[in-house]
Amino acid sequence: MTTTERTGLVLSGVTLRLGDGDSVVTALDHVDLTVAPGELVAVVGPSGAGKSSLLAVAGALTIPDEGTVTIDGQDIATMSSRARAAYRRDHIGFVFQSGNLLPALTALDQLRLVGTLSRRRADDRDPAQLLADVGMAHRADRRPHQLSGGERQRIGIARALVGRPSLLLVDEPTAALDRARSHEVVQLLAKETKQTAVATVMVTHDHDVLEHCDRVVEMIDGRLSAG
Ligand SMILES: Nc1ncnc2c1ncn2[C@@H]1O[C@H](COP(=O)(O)OP(=O)(O)OP(=O)(O)O)[C@@H](O)[C@H]1O
Repeated sequence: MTTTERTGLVLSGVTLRLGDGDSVVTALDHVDLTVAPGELVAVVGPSGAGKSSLLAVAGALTIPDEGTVTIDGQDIATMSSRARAAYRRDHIGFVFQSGNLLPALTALDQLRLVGTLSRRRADDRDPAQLLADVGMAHRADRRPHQLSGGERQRIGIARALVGRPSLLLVDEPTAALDRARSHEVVQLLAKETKQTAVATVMVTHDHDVLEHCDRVVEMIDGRLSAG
């Protein structure tokens, strides 16, 4: 699929219940959310509001009890679990709070490993060029413990982008960073989102960085509203 054929992420009437018996929690309550290709949407909200659940459902890690989740028109709930895992690997990028890099690998090898693990595709981004695109070419040979928090996060973002995903899911990317580094990392996310026409959802508690986002939505008690 070329980037011009993408339609982004559409959650429609998504309800997710967690737990069982008397302790069932409605983590997501009839959530509707559309994120267009090239759009960076921030999700804010108090602890326990359902933000992680939203990422899990959008990332095809959890199937909702009700509603549909489509990425570029493909309904991920109707896929077999094997097809869903392959879809996740090939079309969805994840960025975590602290980068989640492998301690033994250099920055460049973190990116190369993605091409080895997933069936390498001809249109994968070149690891060395991608490292340069995120401003980390000069750190290519360093291992995670030789990098700053912001540098690790840049490499985590680059790693998520190797396979040109349709959807990028980002969980608290600035939690471990100072103010200046936080702005730089979210500006990088905004730039890559535009340039690669990926639909990006970023969960954050950091209201400072919302200015770099196209849209902010707020989650409260499993419900979503314009922030
Ligand atoms: N496995 C589970 N079983 C039962 N309830 C759960 C489970 N996981 C999460 N919950 C509940 O679902 C609700 C939503 O949780 P979720 O982790 O999505 O919130 P969150 O907004 O990401 O919170 P935080 O900002 O603290 O990470 C909460 O009430 C939580 O206690």
